[in-house]
Amino acid sequence: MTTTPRIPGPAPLSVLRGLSRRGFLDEMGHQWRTHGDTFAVRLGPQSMVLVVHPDAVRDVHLTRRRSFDKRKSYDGVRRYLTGDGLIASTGELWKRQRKLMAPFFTPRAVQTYADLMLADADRVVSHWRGLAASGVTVDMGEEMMELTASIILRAVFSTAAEEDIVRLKSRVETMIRYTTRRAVLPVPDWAPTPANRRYREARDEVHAYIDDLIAQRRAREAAGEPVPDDLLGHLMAARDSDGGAMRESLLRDEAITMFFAGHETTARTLAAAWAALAAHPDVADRLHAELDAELGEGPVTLEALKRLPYTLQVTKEVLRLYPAAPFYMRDAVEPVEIGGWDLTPGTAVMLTPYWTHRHPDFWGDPERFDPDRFTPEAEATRHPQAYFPFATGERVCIGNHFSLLESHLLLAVLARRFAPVVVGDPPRWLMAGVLSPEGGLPTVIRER
Ligand code: HEM
Repeated sequence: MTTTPRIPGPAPLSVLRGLSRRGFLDEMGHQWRTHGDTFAVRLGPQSMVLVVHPDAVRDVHLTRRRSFDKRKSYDGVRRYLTGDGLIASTGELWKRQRKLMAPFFTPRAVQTYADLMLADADRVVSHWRGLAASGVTVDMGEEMMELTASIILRAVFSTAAEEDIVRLKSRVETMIRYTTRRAVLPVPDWAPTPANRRYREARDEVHAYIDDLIAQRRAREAAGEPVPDDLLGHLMAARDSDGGAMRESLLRDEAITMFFAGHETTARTLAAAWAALAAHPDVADRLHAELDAELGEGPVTLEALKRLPYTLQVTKEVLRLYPAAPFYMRDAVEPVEIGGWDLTPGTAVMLTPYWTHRHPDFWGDPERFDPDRFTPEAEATRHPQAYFPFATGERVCIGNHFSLLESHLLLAVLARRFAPVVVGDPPRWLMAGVLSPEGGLPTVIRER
């Protein structure tokens, strides 16, 4: 036990009961309303401190950031999924990698991916026309996963073959599901279970695919032939200040990290956007009015996006109510005070965009879906850490501009032509690796 015992919090048994009744997300919300902005949750040998107030978010990420790192809480992700990739690496390695990779993710640099995003969006327009004509019900979550997986795979590897995209997506998703499940039920690696076997097969296949791709590119470089101008190409060409390049296994880890961090998150955001638009016809009408007035029959372009501020506001409001990463962790590495409580080294701290984004002191009528919360005037007057769907501080999501551009473009291309109808009751969102609608999102595609 590493947590200072004085921090208020529920008895372990009541949490267990609450978890089975409400699920993790709602149970943490219930405990927040009961115990306040900083509380401790103890479950067996594990304990963590949840912080909800934006001042505490600021302290963990900015003012007292040296007191926190990604240690024990990230062991599973590091070991089973991303290795030394950016999301879970620490210290000098993280610093070097972040510096090497930052130039590829600036607002301007990510614009180089706009064309491939638009090409994939156009493909979905044709596909959805067919779906609209047939009237079949599809799972919007899966529709968006296929779209964002294709985009990120083309951006990272220039992967063009459809069967490669389908295969890689499925294998990496097996790895993600295994890692998520292991966090709750840590079966030993050596146990001859079907899950362990499926994980090892998927991991070996993904590693072999990427290693092979790198080897092919090295051979082309050696032969003086051009290599694709994609993210893997940039990573292979990147040199630090001493002229050092990334070793092969690190290239592979970063490529997997990009796929892991960069497709399901944006897919869930877009799926949540369709659900929110279907449930709020007034917002959908304003969105359609903006798209019709500003685009007419013209194409969606980077230039045109500047004239579509409401479309971006819709995305931001979706990320407020349905942040794809509703929780994430930090580990205290030295004694530190947060939210008025002393934490000892080793304390696991959970940040909760999902609940901070609903804090009634910072958001009026927090459950109401209202994109006007993101006009420039409204954004300027808010506590800067009341909204952090991409985290904040030096470990802010490196893909945030990529993702916002992707959502802005895809929503513009698809919402100008389609008004999907989500079938049945409003979805219940729960934590399943990322924030996900329970039982999927059955949807009928309708042309406007
Ligand atoms: C809606 C979409 C997205 C959301 C909500 C999101 C959210 C986040 C959050 C909350 C973190 C911090 C996690 C932590 O500290 O444990 C993070 C980190 C990260 N994200 Fe994203 N992300 C999104 C899209 C993307 C995309 C498209 C990419 C890549 C192309 C990406 C790559 C990363 C990486 C590499 C990190 C680790 C950064 C570091 O520690 O230096 N993310 N993201």
